[in-house]
Amino acid sequence: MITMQGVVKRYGGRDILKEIHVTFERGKVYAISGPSGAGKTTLLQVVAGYEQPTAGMVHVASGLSMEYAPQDFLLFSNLTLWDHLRLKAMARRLEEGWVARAEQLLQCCGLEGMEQVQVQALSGGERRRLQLVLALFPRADVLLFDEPTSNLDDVSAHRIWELLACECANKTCIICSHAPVPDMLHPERLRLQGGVLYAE
Ligand SMILES: Nc1ncnc2c1ncn2[C@@H]1O[C@H](COP(=O)(O)OP(=O)(O)OP(=O)(O)O)[C@@H](O)[C@H]1O
Repeated sequence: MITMQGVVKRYGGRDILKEIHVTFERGKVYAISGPSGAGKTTLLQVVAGYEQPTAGMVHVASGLSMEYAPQDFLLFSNLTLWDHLRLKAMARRLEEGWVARAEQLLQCCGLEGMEQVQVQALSGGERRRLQLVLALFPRADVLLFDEPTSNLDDVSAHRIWELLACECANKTCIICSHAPVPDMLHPERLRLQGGVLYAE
């Protein structure tokens, strides 16, 4: 469970997040929409601990593991897909079964057979899918996705939503997306506007 208590985030004298109070519960998917620049990425970064709140606090239940798939690609252009998976497996100290898990996720995301391709040779959509695989791969308790289907065509986006519907079960999942999060994920819909988070 994650609780934001009176979280304010100020950039350049402007309150991007204004006293956000919300609890993200285990086993639930939250879909956060809102206009461009509303602060959706900022909210995820504060939850992930990448940014500190200006005021208020974020409480993450102890022992919860978390993965964050950011909107911008955090990938190494001269490393292959498999290099990325291997590095992630090492960083997260995953046990031996990680190879089968990685292959299964690559297949689900239509990246099978591309294991030895360098990131610089991937399209935007392929990079997006690799980033999702890297976030899903360690089976974290909390999953944060920023625009998971940007750069994807409708068919690829549908496959990703199906995968997330399956992978997000029994986890806490927060998805910021301009594209509507489909009902199959049974999301609780929230809207961030004017620095305030509303239930939709
Ligand atoms: N590190 C930063 N320094 C200064 N201002 C920032 C910083 N990060 C974000 N901002 C500002 O905060 C506001 C919210 O940005 P954010 O990226 O969180 O919005 P968003 O809702 O995710 O937008 P989009 O839908 O376009 O991705 C923007 O006006 C942005 O310029």
